Amino acid sequence: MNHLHFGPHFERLRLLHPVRWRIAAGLLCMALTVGAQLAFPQAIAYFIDNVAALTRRGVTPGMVAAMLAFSLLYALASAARFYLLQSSGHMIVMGVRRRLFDVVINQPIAFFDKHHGGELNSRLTSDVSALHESLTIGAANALRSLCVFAGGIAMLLHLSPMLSLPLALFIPISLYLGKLSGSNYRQRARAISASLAASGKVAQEYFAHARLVQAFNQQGGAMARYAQAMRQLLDVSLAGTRLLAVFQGAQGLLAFVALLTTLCFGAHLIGQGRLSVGELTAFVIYASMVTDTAGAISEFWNTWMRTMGSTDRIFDILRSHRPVPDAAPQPPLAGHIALREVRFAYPERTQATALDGVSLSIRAGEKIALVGASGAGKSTIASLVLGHYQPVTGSLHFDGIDARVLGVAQLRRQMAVVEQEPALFSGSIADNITFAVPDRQVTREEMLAAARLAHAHDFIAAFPDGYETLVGERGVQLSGGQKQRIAIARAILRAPKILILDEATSALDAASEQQVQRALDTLMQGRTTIIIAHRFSTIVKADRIIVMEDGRICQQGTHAELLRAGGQYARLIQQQLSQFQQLHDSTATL
Ligand SMILES: Nc1ncnc2c1ncn2[C@@H]1O[C@H](COP(=O)(O)OP(=O)(O)OP(=O)(O)O)[C@@H](O)[C@H]1O
Repeated sequence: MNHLHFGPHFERLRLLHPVRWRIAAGLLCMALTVGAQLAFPQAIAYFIDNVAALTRRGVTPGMVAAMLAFSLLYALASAARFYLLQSSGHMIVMGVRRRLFDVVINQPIAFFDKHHGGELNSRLTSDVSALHESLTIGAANALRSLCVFAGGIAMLLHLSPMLSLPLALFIPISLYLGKLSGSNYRQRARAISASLAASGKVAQEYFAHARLVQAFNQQGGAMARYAQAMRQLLDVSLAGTRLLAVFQGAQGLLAFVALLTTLCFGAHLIGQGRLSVGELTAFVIYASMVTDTAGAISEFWNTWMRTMGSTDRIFDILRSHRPVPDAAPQPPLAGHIALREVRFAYPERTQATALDGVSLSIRAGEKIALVGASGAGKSTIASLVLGHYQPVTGSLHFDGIDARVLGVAQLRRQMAVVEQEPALFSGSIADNITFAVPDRQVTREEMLAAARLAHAHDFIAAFPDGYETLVGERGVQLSGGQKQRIAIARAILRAPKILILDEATSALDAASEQQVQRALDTLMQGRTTIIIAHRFSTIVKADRIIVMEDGRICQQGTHAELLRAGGQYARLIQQQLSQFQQLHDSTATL
């Protein structure tokens, strides 16, 4: 019984701490109800053994009043117990969900490479629900059972130690059976929760890409994959249920045999004049209470083990949270960035080098364009600058200070990113623009100014609800160019020193393109900008072009310098130009 063995149990029980007083009050009410429950068979025994005297005297108003008061108290205590313990469970579960969300949303990006949204959502919902079930109904019932069990045994011994002997044999067997099936069940519960998460992932993926599924007429294929995930879930669930069924049957058999033995032995004791009929009645009621509660305690053990199994992963995640100490505050950055001999491989693909000794110095206010074939490492550089991953070797410096000294939170406060396909959250356009500045109140004038600079004001104002127009999943659908301009307004409002632009590969129509370009030009003014560039127009305008190949910088310079030098850049431009030429020729022949 070492610490390691009990650790996981205590870890879960510690969750009760914030609601300890509520639970204490609930337990007090429970003690009252258990006391009443235990007194009841004694009252029956008294009635049976004194039935002649009671019939003679009749029931007095005092007795009726006492019985009524007792019943009322019992009812009140039961209701209070139920409410106090159940509400404690709800509060604990809410707390766990909040903590889990907080820990997950603060995880390094590598965590999200490994865990998908559907799986994490399943942890938050179904796994935490298991905790709810066992911490509310389960724990309260188990505790009540435990009290009735202990009280019942005391009463049995008090009534007839002799008659208690056969029960002393059955009860340990029943408890042992419970422990055995509980430990097995824990393993299965882990498998059930993993299958549930896997099927959740399948469903979420297909729902999220419903347009693509329907466009390729793949509903049948999607259904087949989901059905396969469900079959796996059913298999593991049924295996668990079979185990419980065997256990329940064995428990029932044991309880019956115990009761029959008690009755036979009890009748024998009455014959010898060592027990009254009332006492045997009370004894049988106590015995059935004890066997029932022994069953309930074992059953709770199963539920608890299931909870342990399905919440193992929750606690793995919660334990993985290592609070990062706040870095010492530094004056605002000027915006100089330096990568020194950076080598990097993604944690999920440690064998493949994504950056292979990259050294790069970007002056404050300089605009650099990263170009190169797909997979060359352009986005990886942006991810490292944003602090999503740490270099395996080498280092990153901002204004000459090591990024590790500055800390990601401090660095990111001075950065903004405009993604290739900007994500909008469910909410109003105003919410989406001010999303990037959560730590202070943004005035409406500031927001309007940012939207104007981003050339987004006119189209937003044209909506009947203006800035209050709802976007996101249930809201108005916006075009790619409109989303980009909202994202640009968001970045302008943040007033960053460093800007990361992931240029959209898909072309917008000429008018939108021009508006987005003008918005970007405003955004980039006076800011160190790293552009993951795809368009010729952007590349040509950059102060410096960095050409990447297989995780290395193979060339750098201005457009003119690189063209003169020939090599990789000249080839890339040649490719773009020949594509453009083909397009031009085919339009000319139309
Ligand atoms: N999250 C990730 N996990 C594992 N490997 C990754 C991840 N992201 C990118 N890679 C790999 O790292 C290498 C560099 O990818 P990166 O995204 O930086 O290329 P890129 O130049 O930005 O390409 P593109 O222009 O297509 O976006 C590629 O081999 C890619 O497969």
